[in-house]
Amino acid sequence: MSVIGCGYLGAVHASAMAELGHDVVGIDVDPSKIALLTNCTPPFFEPGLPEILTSAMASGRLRFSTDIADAAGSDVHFIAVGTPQKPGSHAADMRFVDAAVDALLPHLAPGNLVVGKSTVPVGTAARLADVITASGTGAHLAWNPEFLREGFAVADTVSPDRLVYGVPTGEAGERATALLNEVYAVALAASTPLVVTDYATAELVKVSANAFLATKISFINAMAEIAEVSGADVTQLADAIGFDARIGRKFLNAGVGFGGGCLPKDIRAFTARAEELGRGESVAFLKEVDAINLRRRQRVVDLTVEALARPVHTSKVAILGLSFKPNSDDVRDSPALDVAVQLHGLGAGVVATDPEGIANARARHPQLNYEVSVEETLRGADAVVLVTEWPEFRTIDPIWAANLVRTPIIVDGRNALDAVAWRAAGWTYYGLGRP
Ligand SMILES: NC(=O)C1=CN([C@@H]2O[C@H](COP(=O)(O)OP(=O)(O)OC[C@H]3O[C@@H](n4cnc5c(N)ncnc54)[C@H](O)[C@@H]3O)[C@@H](O)[C@H]2O)C=CC1
Ligand SMILES: O=C(O)[C@H]1O[C@H](OP(=O)(O)OP(=O)(O)OC[C@H]2O[C@@H](n3ccc(=O)[nH]c3=O)[C@H](O)[C@@H]2O)[C@H](O)[C@@H](O)[C@@H]1O
Repeated sequence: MSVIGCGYLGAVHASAMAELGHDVVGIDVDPSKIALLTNCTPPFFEPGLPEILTSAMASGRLRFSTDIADAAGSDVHFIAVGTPQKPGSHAADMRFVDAAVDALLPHLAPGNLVVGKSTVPVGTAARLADVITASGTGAHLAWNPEFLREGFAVADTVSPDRLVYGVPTGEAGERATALLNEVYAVALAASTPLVVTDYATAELVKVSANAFLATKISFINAMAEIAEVSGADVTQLADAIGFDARIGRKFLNAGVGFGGGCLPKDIRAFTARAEELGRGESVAFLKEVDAINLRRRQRVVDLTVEALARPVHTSKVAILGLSFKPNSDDVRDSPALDVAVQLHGLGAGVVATDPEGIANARARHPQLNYEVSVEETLRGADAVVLVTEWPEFRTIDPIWAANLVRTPIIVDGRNALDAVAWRAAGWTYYGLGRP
């Protein structure tokens, strides 16, 4: 099989499929990424990926190339290229998906299956199926959305919690299902739930799942806003409502909000597509979800400025966290990096640290000061802001930290610290949605 696009999704998918016994060629237009992968070095941080990449390369079942012609001979071709937000718009930028399919067409053979994995606006698969049919190659298209989480990408790929195939009707659909069943034989043998459906449903399953998760986070963050003006504690509230099995405690962590390469751009692209389809009002609430989410970043910035004992432009602010969540080096639309940049913009002397995210953050925002060590980050700080709840930060000893800073003020943007212990160590502690 071929996997076209070897980023956070494609590199893991290619490696995991090879580990599961398939012959895989991973293809990307970025020569530096392909050089690293060929050298068994993941171009990004993902726990477990170095091990499966190395083992799959050693098995001889995995190779990488910048030449799309190397996809020829594969019977299944996964499309895993990016679908970022279009510059100046909320819609998805489909340039990369379209370019990948166009480049692939000359290398397709009768019976081949092109499998879309990228997250796309509903209607894309039907459009691309027409392109493939018109090519006269005798190939077909399926849509097989991906639900992996960064930080757990390997486990989520090998043991997904469900599989969704969007397939055409008739014999082509039956053949597509049979091919995908071979690809996912190991997961299916482990009784992974499977939904076989049409293209539009498969595409919508993906964006609605991310929209639901984003809504859940913004719901609890809206409750945090109310808690802040009423003296309630949103973390206890989340525990209490989460005991209701219909609600569930997962994704009810209030804080600086969601970021990353998917949730923010996916809810915006969903809204834009619904508007194109004349149904903008059906998902208009997602604009509110987005607005609540962005307000939380502002809240962390405002809280920090208010908490400071001196004017912001004369203060040193230590930022703990840059990646959009722990166990990832991904800083795309990261709330943590956004907070750091905003505080820098207000004149604060920002010093930021992150176990994995510094290189990506520095590439985007070279104006910030970065420190590898937590100790140097904290030294002389007038306030500390925790914005990504890495275990390394959760377990900081507040007594040790109090001896490093100039003023013991902490803004816990993830409600991740033990407020009682930090206060006992002399800190002025601020959580989000907590008294
Ligand atoms: N990152 C994640 O956790 C998940 C991502 N997705 C979706 O998967 C897609 C890819 O996302 P990421 O891997 O995060 O993006 P990414 O930006 O890390 O990777 C995309 C890769 O595609 C390559 N590319 C672009 N045009 C190409 C072409 N014509 N031919 C070959 N390669 C090309 C780029 O060089 C890049 O390496 C997006 O639609 C995203 O929404 C879905 C589930 C999880
Ligand atoms: O389409 C995608 O790319 C993926 O998007 C998310 O995965 P991911 O972006 O890796 O990260 P999540 O674990 O969902 O976290 C997203 C953001 O929400 C934040 N979050 C999460 C949970 C919570 O309770 N509160 C909260 O603020 C995280 O800090 C992070 O910034 C989905 O969880 C995946 O199922 C999906 O495949």
